[in-house]
Amino acid sequence: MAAADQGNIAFLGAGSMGGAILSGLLASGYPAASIRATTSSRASAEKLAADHSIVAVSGESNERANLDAAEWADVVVLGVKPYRIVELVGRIAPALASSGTLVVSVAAGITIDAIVQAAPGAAVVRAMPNTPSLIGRGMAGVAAGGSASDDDLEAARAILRSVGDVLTVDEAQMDAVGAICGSGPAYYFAFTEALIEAGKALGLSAEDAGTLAVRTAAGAGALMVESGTDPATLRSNVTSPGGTTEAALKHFGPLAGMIADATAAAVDRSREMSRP
Ligand SMILES: NC(=O)C1=CN([C@@H]2O[C@H](COP(=O)(O)OP(=O)(O)OC[C@H]3O[C@@H](n4cnc5c(N)ncnc54)[C@H](OP(=O)(O)O)[C@@H]3O)[C@@H](O)[C@H]2O)C=CC1
Ligand SMILES: O=C(O)[C@@H]1CCC=N1
Repeated sequence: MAAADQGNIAFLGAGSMGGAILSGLLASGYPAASIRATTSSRASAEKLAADHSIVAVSGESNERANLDAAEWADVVVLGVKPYRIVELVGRIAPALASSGTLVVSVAAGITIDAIVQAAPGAAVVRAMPNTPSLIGRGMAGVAAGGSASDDDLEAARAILRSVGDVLTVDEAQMDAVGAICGSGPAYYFAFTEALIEAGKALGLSAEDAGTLAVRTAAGAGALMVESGTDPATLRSNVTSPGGTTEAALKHFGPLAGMIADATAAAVDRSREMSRP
């Protein structure tokens, strides 16, 4: 579903995450003429322009690239690495001051306060999306800063809704949202990698193990979403008493603790990154 018209949207940084939202928005029908991107390198900008028929400019070829894009935009999506956010926002601050431009940051661990300090008065929505946004199956948490209006929050939600689902949370919960949904796809990919390796060790070809593991992940994910049945019940439906699944799941004893430790580490890292 294309986002209702949010005007001109500039992606400052369009790599794995910014690029996924940008591609997903275009695929949803958002007009290419209303989307621009900036990158660090000329090669990345040229590839974005060629792939998507959008204006994409690199800092390498034009040192005003970010400022020009921010001046053009109604919504600026900050898609650079967290450690670059404050400097970038400081540079585009003149384009944000009292212009009504909405800033949507997807950076892990960077607080709304840190962004507002770099651009006083800016309307900021902090978001934590994930890369399945690329195919319209994203999941994002969003939180609005004090200077963002209800309309600003709704505009950010509409952009992210066109590439997946959106949950509004308090900013204090954003580190946890990142640990579950921002990083989450990597956990499922890592699990699938391990399942493929296990399949190979059991004598399947790499190709067959890959097909079986990936399609099973896709089917299980879709079943969780589309059946409306909770994951515990779905697991139980697969697990015949005394059967093969039960024999396998007995070895998953430490999984819950492992996932709790892993997500706690992600939250700790996110909090560390929020310290100046
Ligand atoms: N990857 C993910 O799954 C998720 C990432 N995030 C957040 O998204 C943000 C980006 O991460 P990710 O997409 O993984 O990183 P990438 O390295 O893939 O992308 C970073 C992008 O920023 C560009 N860039 C670097 N410096 C500048 C600059 N000064 N001006 C304009 N563009 C610049 C890069 O250009 P070039 O290609 O030329 O280097 C690239 O397009 C991070 O803040 C991260 O926390 C949030 C949720 C999930
Ligand atoms: O690993 C990271 O820092 C980013 C944020 C969430 C997912 N990837």
